[in-house]
Amino acid sequence: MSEQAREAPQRRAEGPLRLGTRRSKLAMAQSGLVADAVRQVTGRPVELVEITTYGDVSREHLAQIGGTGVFVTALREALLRGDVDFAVHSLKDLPTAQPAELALAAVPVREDARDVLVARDGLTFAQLPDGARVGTGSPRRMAQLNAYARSHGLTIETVPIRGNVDTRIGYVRKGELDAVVLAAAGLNRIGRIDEVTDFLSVDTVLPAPGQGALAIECVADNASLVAALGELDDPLTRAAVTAERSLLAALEAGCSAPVGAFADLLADGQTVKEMRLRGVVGTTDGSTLVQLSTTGPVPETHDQAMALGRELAAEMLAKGAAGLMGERAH
Ligand SMILES: NCc1[nH]cc(CCC(=O)O)c1CC(=O)O
Repeated sequence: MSEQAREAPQRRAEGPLRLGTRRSKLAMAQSGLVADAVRQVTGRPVELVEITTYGDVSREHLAQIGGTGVFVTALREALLRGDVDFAVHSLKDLPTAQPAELALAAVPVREDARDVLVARDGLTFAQLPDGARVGTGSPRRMAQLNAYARSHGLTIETVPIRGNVDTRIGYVRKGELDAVVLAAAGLNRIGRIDEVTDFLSVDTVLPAPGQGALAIECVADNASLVAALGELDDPLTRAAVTAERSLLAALEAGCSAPVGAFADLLADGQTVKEMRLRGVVGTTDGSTLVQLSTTGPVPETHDQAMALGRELAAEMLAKGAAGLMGERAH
């Protein structure tokens, strides 16, 4: 049997590429954007295949489910079974350990990485009244928002919520909460960015590692598909999120740990000089934060980006970061 004949049934070299996606409005929007881009670069039709993940059906709070990757596992299983050809994840939902059988074929240009506030009556964060009820179940957001409030002599009450974006904004519209905190990227992608009442600067609230970026994944041994999807890769976004995720991994923290990280480029005039990586770990009440940054040459390899994250993690651990993370795996 020729090489080609053996590969044909598995690889579906002809016909549409099947993109596995969750059903949520955000996932469908993200997959739709990537599907369009993949059609453009490959010239092949792309069809969306809907897949339900554990994160979509569980009634538990994410932090209680414990462990990372609840949104990701079902999509990965579909990839490994060959039910779909590629999948799109929110990079911040992706566990830091990359399975050898799967390739992170592309990290496209990052969207707005910031967290945002959707508050009643158009309020900014600084305008919230003392004792305001702010919806977020993320220990990272709780730690930084509580610290920010403290530094302004205020207290806020963070209220754990989950559910899709409609549900979360609904708590504000129904008057149950004064505000909720969400990722700008998600609101942008589903066309609801105009509901934001305050964009939280990364100087105030560091986003989750990888926030605002997408990950396009396929099986590692399909070299031609890895290469085709790789056309959508943005090397600088990849370097930034690799450094951020390396920090998270080196702190031995998961996606539900109170860790924020953001890498950006420092330019001197028109010339990009360095990459800066900032990181924060804190107690959820915001009483203690370890917040540090490091800069280095713009990483040109995966290993260089990983090294930047490890370097910052070592400095943060030396300043007591480990003692502030309640949810370490070990
Ligand atoms: N936690 C779930 C999740 N995963 C990715 C996004 C937004 C999109 C992104 O960050 O890329 C969201 C919603 C949110 O945090 O508001």
